[in-house]
Formats: sequence, structure tokens, C-alpha cells
Amino acid sequence: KNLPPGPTGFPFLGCIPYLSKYVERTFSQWSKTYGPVMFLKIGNQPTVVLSSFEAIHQAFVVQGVEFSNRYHTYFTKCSCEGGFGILFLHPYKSWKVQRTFGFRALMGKGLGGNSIETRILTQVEVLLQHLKQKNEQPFLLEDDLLASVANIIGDIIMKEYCDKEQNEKLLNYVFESVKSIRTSAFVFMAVSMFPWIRFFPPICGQFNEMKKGMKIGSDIFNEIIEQHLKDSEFHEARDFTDLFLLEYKRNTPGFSKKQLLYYLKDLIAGGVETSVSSIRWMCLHMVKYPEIQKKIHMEIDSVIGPDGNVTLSCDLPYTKAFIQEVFRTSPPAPIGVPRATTEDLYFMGYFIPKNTQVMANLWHVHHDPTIWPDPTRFDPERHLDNNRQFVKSDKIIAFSIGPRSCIGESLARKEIFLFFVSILQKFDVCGNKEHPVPCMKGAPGIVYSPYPYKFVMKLR
Ligand code: HEM
Repeated sequence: KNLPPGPTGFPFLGCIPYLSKYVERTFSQWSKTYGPVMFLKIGNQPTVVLSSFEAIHQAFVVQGVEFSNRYHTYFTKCSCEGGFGILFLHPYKSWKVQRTFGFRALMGKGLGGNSIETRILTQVEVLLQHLKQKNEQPFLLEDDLLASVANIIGDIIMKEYCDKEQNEKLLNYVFESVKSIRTSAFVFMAVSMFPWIRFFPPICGQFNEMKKGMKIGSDIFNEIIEQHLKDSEFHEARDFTDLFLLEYKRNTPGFSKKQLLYYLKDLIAGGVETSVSSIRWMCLHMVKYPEIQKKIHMEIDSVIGPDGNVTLSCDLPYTKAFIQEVFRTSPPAPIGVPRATTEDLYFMGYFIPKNTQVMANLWHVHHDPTIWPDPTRFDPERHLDNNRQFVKSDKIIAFSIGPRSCIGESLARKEIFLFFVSILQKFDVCGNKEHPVPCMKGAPGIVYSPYPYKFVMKLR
């Protein structure tokens, strides 16, 4: 049927035995033999892997609607009761309505109270206080950062704060769900491909734990939704949930309480670990490249000063180039979130059947030597023009591209800029004496995160 070329796998297992821990790197290697559009089987899942900017652009932008479904498995169906929320929602028409709504709400449109920037800066201030309290002792940044980032999303979507005083249950849920993102990639893949495996140890134990966690999350979010329903008569819309419930009360199709519950869960699942891991990557690069840290300090000192206000409009071209270079070398979602084709279709001369899983190898595009000379060299300078102005690249696609790209991109970019610049304004980010040089290879998993590392933050 003129399927794209690709490696022949084993019966039943497909190409799984050939895959390394870093699947994006294996795919990248194979694309040298089979080209930018490759067909293979992962277990029993027919899969197309796209490995060039042109192929991803053609699929996700030009033929964006035909490639807009998500690939459903037993596991994904379990995690969203068959397709509620936004992450696994299709068909396109229902998804589009929810997407337009969510996109506006996350930009702060229709929300009363503080702007998104102010909401982020409030949490940045809390984090800086925590960092000061570390008294220059080595510590793991992720827990404090996680609580701050979760608080921002919590504030925007449901006016809830994930901390011990305000909502400890929510805090625990966020920590547990991030832990599960970090450690359960294997269970996720195994149950997705072979649903029967969930009955056998050791998978059954881990799978049941995950299901328990999902149930706890549902109870917490249901409570929040019911409370909002009671309060909402008396307020202007404070958050995403209030805005959604306005549509629910108007009986707008698709705006049910169950849909809201899973939407909230998806925003937490998609928005916390990805942003936290990006900021951790940036701090690790500060330790690894002190000369780059020096340049960033100098730029911040000259543009903002030691006590000036960090805002989104601060003009910091070198710092922005650095952030873009970190997105290039360490994209938090190296193969994105798998899509699926909505129908039998023709694509770049090949036939692709309906409901084929589609993975975009974003990591490969970021390391393509025809776009990035010497791609493994970490060099922020490549994103500056001759006048040392920052050049935003459309070939860095950490948030993916097209109509179904990341819904939280704008929020994440704001968070990452404000957190990173504020930390660097106040601190020297240093390594610890025991392990002065951090490991720069990330942990394989659903999100590509750094391994835990103890930083020392010295007040400047
Ligand atoms: C550095 C931070 C982030 C990165 C690198 C990232 C990356 C991605 C990628 C690659 C996708 C797949 C898009 C596609 O299929 O083409 C995605 C989807 C998604 N992201 Fe993010 N993301 C980040 C932050 C966030 C934040 C802050 C939120 C929530 C506020 C969020 C929520 C989502 C959701 C809900 C989806 C599914 C969208 C849909 O299916 O329509 N993400 N993200």
C-alpha cells in the first residue's frame, strides 16, 4: 500500500527490542537509513515517526486537521474515562471548542483580578524567599520549584494553592502525579501496548497505585468544582473554573462537570513537570558553564540592576538566546505527545492508514546539522544576530507546532523567563562540593528531566 519505509520488527513486539532508553535518539539514528517519514510497529501499534522540520510542518500545520487526533490506548482511555479533558480529546470539532476556550482563559482573557504576569511574580517572590532560607547549603531545587509552578497553575485554573496551609491534599496530588510522570513511563508503555499485562506483577501493583492516584485526584477536583458552583454567583470570574462553569450553566454543548474535571487534571499534568524541568535544565547549565552565567549576570545587572523589577518586557537578548538554546538541546518532550491520523491519507508520497500513531521527533529537528552546525555544542550565541539582538527561531519546536501544539506555551514561556531571570538577578547558581559538575544527560521518561542535583544558591 506504499507505506513509508522503516525497520522490520519482531512479531508481537515490533521494534521494541531495538529501542534504547532514549527513543528519540534511536529514531534519529534510524531516520538516517529510512528518511524523515518512517513506518514501524511499537508492540502492536502501527506508528509513523517524523524526523525533519519539513515533515512535521507538513503534517501538523499544512495537514493539521488530518493529523489532529490523539492516539488512544487502554491506558489513555483509563486516565480520561474514554476521552474527556483536552489532552486526549477528539474529534477535531469538539476539541476545537474546548481548545479555543482554554487558550483564551490561560491568556487571562475574561479573568478578573491580577494579570498572569503578576500572578507568576507573586510565586517567584515566594520561591526567592525559600532559596534565601537555604543559607547557601546544597539542596534539591525541584520540590520548591514544583510547589511554586503548581501554585501558578492552581491560581489561574481554580484559585487554589498547593501548599501545606491552603490545600495539602492538592499539594500531595501534584507531587504524586509528577512522581508518576517521572517513574512510570514503563508501566504506561507496557499497559498501553499489552493491556492484559496489568494483571501480572510487578506491573499490577504499580498500575493499581496509579489508578488510586487518579481517583484521589478526581475527588479533589470534584470538591473544588462543587465549591466553585456554590461561590460563583457572588464573583466575577476569578479563574478558569469559573469561566468554564459559566458555559456549563448556559448549557453550552461539551461543557459538562466531568469535562471540566479532566481538563483541570490535564492542565496540571501537562503544565507542572515540563516547566519545572526546563528551569532545572537552565540552572544546571549555569553550573556547567560559569562563563555563560557571568554574561547573563552582567546583562541583568546592566538592564535591570540588582533591585530593579523583573518584568516580561525586560530587554535581555543574551538571556533569551540562552533560554532558547536550552530548549534546543534539552526539549522537555523530545517526541511530543503522540497524535493519530483521523482518516486514511496520503502524505509526502506515502499512504498512511487511519488511526496510525504519529510521533514527531522534535529532538531530531533540534539536533539536525543542516539547521544547527555542530549541533551538540551548547552555544547561545547562535541565536544572536550581528547586532547581538535575539533571533527567535521557528525551527525550535519544543512546544510542537500547528493547531494542536501546546496550549500552555505562552504561560510556560512567561513562567520560565520570570523565574530564571529573577533567580539569576539575586543568586550565583553553583554546584555542590561533592559533585561540582552535574550530569547533563536527562532521565528518560515521559518528560525529559534532569537527574536530581543539589544546587548551592549564593546570594549576590
Ligand atoms: C516548557 C514547558 C512545556 C513544554 C515544552 C510543553 C510541550 C508540549 C508538547 C510538545 C505538547 C504536544 C503538542 C502536540 O501534540 O503537537 C504539549 C501539549 C499540551 N500541553 Fe504543554 N508544554 C509545556 C508547558 C505546558 C503548560 C504550562 C501547560 C498548562 C498550563 C501545558 C499543557 C498542555 C496540554 C493540555 C497539552 C495538550 C494540548 C492538546 O492536546 O490540545 N503545557 N505540550
